[in-house]
This record gives sequence, C-alpha cells and structure tokens, in this order.
Amino acid sequence: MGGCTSKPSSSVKPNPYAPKDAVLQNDDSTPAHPGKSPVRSSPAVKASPFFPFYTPSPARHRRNKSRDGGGGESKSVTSTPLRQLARAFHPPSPARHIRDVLRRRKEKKEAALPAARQQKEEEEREEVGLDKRFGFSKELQSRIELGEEIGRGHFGYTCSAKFKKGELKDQEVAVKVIPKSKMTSAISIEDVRREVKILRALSGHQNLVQFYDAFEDNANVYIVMELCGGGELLDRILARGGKYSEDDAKAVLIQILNVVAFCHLQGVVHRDLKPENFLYTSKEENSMLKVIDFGLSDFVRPDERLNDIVGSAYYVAPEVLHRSYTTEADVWSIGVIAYILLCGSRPFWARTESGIFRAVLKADPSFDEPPWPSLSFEAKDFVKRLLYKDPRKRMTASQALMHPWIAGYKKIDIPFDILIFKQIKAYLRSSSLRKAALMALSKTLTTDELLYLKAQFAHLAPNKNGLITLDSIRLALATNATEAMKESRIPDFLALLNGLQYKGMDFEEFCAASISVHQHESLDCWEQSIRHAYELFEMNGNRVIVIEELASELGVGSSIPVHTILNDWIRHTDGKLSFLGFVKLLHGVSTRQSLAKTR
Ligand SMILES: Nc1ncnc2c1ncn2[C@@H]1O[C@H](COP(=O)(O)OP(=O)(O)OP(=O)(O)O)[C@@H](O)[C@H]1O
Ligand SMILES: [Ca+2]
Ligand SMILES: [Ca+2]
Ligand SMILES: [Ca+2]
Ligand SMILES: [Ca+2]
Repeated sequence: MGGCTSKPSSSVKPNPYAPKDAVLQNDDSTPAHPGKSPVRSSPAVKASPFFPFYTPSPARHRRNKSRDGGGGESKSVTSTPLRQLARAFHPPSPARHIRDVLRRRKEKKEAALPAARQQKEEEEREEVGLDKRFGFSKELQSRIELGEEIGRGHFGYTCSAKFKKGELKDQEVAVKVIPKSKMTSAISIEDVRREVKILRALSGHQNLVQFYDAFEDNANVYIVMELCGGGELLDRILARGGKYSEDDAKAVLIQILNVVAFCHLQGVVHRDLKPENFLYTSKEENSMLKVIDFGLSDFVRPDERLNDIVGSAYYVAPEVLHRSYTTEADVWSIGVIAYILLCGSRPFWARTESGIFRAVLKADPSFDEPPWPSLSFEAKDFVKRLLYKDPRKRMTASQALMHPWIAGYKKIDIPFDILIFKQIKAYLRSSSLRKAALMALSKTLTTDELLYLKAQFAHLAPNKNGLITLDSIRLALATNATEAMKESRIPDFLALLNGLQYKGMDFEEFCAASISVHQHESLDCWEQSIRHAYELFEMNGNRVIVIEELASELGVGSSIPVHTILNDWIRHTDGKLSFLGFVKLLHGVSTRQSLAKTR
C-alpha cells in the first residue's frame, strides 16, 4: 500500500519545512510520542460497526438517508466514495480519523507478535484503572430534559433537549452524548476533556456553535449546546447535486473563513473541518452556518508545530501527513470544501485511503474539467491559493477573506490575522541587513496585499502618531480575547515582541515586518517584483558583508561546504550581497525559524 503507509516514492520531494524525522511514516512505525498522539479508542474501533470508509462496495453507492434520522449504528452504510459528490457520498463522517486507520493496520500486523500481545494486555489492564471523572456537574436529570436523537458520530450521538429551569427554561438545545464505555484509553478521555475545554473557552463568534454546559454521570458525558436545526452543510451540498453558484459558494465560505480565522487567532486549530461539521441554524435557505465538533481540535501556540496525524482523509493537509503543521492545515480543508462547493467533485480522490493520501501529497487538483472552464479566474485562483501544498504559501483564513473573489462580492470586516504576530516576531529578530531587504521588498507590494496590511495595521490600534506599540497590540488582543488565548499562550508570545516596547512601528515598517516572502513569491509578478526590490536595495541598504556574517544571518554554520555555497551569494567585485544572496537572505530567516520550531 502506498500513501501514508509506505515510504514516499522517489518522486515525492522531501518536505523542506518539515523536521527531519517528519517524513511519512511507514506501516509499522510508531508515533513519535505514543503517549501524546491522539489514538482514538482502539478497542472501540474494533467493535465499531463502521467499515473502513474506503471499502469499495459498489452496490451501495447511495447515501443512507435514514442515518440522520436517528438510526442506530447498524444503519451506517459504507458506500463507494465516488469522486462526484452529486452521485454519491460516503456516509457522513465515516471517514475514520486517520490515526485509527494507521493504528488498526499496525495492530493487525502486530497481533501475531507475542511482545505486542503482551503490551495489549497491559493496555487493557490499564483501562480498568482509568479515571473517567471529569468534574462536570452531575445534575443533568434535574436541569435538562432529553428528547430524541438528531445526529450521530463516531464517538457519540446528539439529542434535542430542553432546559427544565433557570434562565434558559424551555429553550431548545442539543446535547451530544459521549458514552464513557467508548473512552478506553487515557488519551480518549483527554480528548473529551479537551473538546469541552475548547468549546467552553471559545465563545462569542456568530458562526461557532454556542456552548452552554457539560454534565456527566457514570455512563456518559453530556455536552449541552445551541441547537442547530438546519442540518449539515453536507446535506445541502448533496441536495443541490453538489453544485453551487459562485455567489452561493461565497456566502458559505465567508462564514467558514470568518470563524476559522477567529479560532486561529485564539490559538485553536480545529483539525476536522468538513461539510459534516458545519450545521445550519434553521431550515431556511439563508440561515446561519455554525462550526461544530471540536473533538479533534487542539490549542496551538503561535510558534508551535503539531505532529499528530488526525482529521478525515479527503480533507487532510499534506503537512499533516508530514507531521509538522499548525493552523494552515485548517485552511487546506477549507480549500477542499471550496473545491467541492464549486464543482461537486473532490479534489483529491482515490479508492483507498492510502491513494487519497498520495493524491494529497502529490497530485494537483484538476481545474480543466467542467464546470471549471466556465468559472471565473478569481474563483480558481482563490481555490488554488487555499490548496497550495506549501503551507507557507497558502493564504490564511483572514487573507482569504481579502481575496478579490470574496472582496468583490461583499464588504467584510477582515479579522485580525495571527500570522501578523509571527511575522513581526521574526522581523524583530532579524539583522538590519535583512530588515533593509524586507523594506525594499515591501515597496513592491500589490494593491491587494496593501489592503490586507492596512486592515491588519488598523486592528493593532496605532496611536495618534500612526505608530503601533506593544501596548496597542496588547489592547487590540484584549478586545479579541477569549479564554482560549491563555491556553495557547498568546500573551507569552507577546513578550517576544518586546522590541516594540519603547520604539513604535509605523505603517511603512509594519509592511516590511509583515510581508510574507513565501506568499509574495507565489504571485505571478514575483520575478518582476524581486528584481525591482533588489534595485531598491542596491540604492538603499546593500552593503559589504563577509561570509561568516552572512552564515550567521542565515542561521547556518560556516563550515567549508557552506562557505562554498555562500560564496556565490556575495558579489566578488565589491563584497556586497549579490541578487542571489538577496533572495536567499529574504527567505533565510524562515529557514532558521522552522529549524527552531522543530526543536
Ligand atoms: N448543536 C447541534 N445541533 C444539532 N445537531 C447537532 C449538533 N451537534 C451535533 N449534531 C449532530 O450530531 C452529529 C454528531 O455530532 P459530532 O460531529 O459532534 O459527533 P462526533 O461523534 O464527534 O462525530 P464524528 O464522527 O464526526 O467525529 C453531527 O453530525 C450533527 O448531525
Ligand atoms: Ca457525523
Ligand atoms: Ca462530526
Ligand atoms: Ca468528532
Ligand atoms: Ca497541544
């Protein structure tokens, strides 16, 4: 088998931004940190009635509608996941979380090994001692009246319900019931704890399901939230035969991007964005969309990279498979949703999950088949920029809302972008030479880029002299903050911007600080703009530099082979940076950054 389960073939380029050990794991590899990886309920997996979602089962390519209507687990069917959404779709959420698939395979292989069997027995013994107390209220009975089942997932089912008393008396709500019997490892318990913690911490966004309370008894955990009676986005896509007009797709994507930008600013990465996990509040055509199911979500610090492989196969980003990722992985999933909305087909499709992973890693989605040729250039450009395999080139959720395809449709308040912090931090740690190079490059920003930066600058509340300072940033964050920010250590990260404590930053310098070289590089005008930037740099910034200094600038040792390479980056005639050196210097710090990130 290929994809995630075998070594990448030689045509797969090694991931330049991934840590050295972050290549695709092969079948019998163990996760880097078994204790931390979100292995989800392995014994439950075996007992689960779901088939692996990829099982080819040509006879059953119809979606089982009754499943939604509260059918038991046995009603879940496996369908052949065709590329065309219009004809068939795998049952909602049968896509096992990827880790489960990998793990089951591993277990199958290892079952024969006595050592593995012994380990399994140990794990089972461990289960007996698991502490399944969450510290949630035990008062469900007196507070909530449970109604009928309205939805079902891998981990539990959801019922409609009503508050019996209190402020919310008679309010209809939804209760997700997660049986404790399914929590068979410390990790699966931790997952539920985190799901509630994240829901509790994130609040106040109109496209995020409102959390009310969590309860528990001996049998279950109960998550009480706002009732979304309009069904899953997936069902609407299917009902339309999988095709949305551009404007209808925009209306959906704006809501998705808005709430995801919000989550990212709070330091939460969802990790399971797909049409099943967006619900409409009511049956009305233009009712509001809400993101649900934070069961795979995690907090992520601005300078942290995650390494556990979770998500659903069709929506998983390449860097997740490479085990080094952060918030950009969610944006990829939105790209997959956007592609599906616009054409009704999946961008990365295969009959097996390893085939899907291979496609995600290597294949470029097709924009040649109908209806793509009849769609606007902007629509295609938008989707492509969400599906860049290099996450550094990919738009952020906030940037995507500024993309001409969206911006031309509706005036939107652009959410504050967490990327800006990361960029400013890297800038403040750069040498004066690199700052000068960035300043030169920032003179070539396009109108769209400038609009985006203006919006971001405004978020940081510049003072009356037009300067942003650490205090203004702090204030700006405080107005956007939820409890989640503490968990993702955003305030700690701010301390790294202390370079702004006494010296403010004007818009001009902000542009130099915030420009993302990798994103700028992906523009059509890159070639021209980098040449122009070098001319500006020559007039105002270039200076004599020695190899040792350059090596330290780039965060590489100055060993002999490095010396040979760097030699080309310095102009022999006058000892200043050559064009090549200029380009490398601009990219340089991100190399150092990503090295630092993998520590
Ligand atoms: N707030 C809600 N209002 C209405 N229905 C809901 C709500 N939350 C969940 N549901 C329904 O219950 C289903 C399962 O919920 P959820 O996706 O959170 O469970 P899960 O067990 O984590 O699922 P998965 O298998 O996708 O991981 C949803 O797909 C949806 O149909
Ligand atoms: Ca579901
Ligand atoms: Ca779900
Ligand atoms: Ca889930
Ligand atoms: Ca974490």
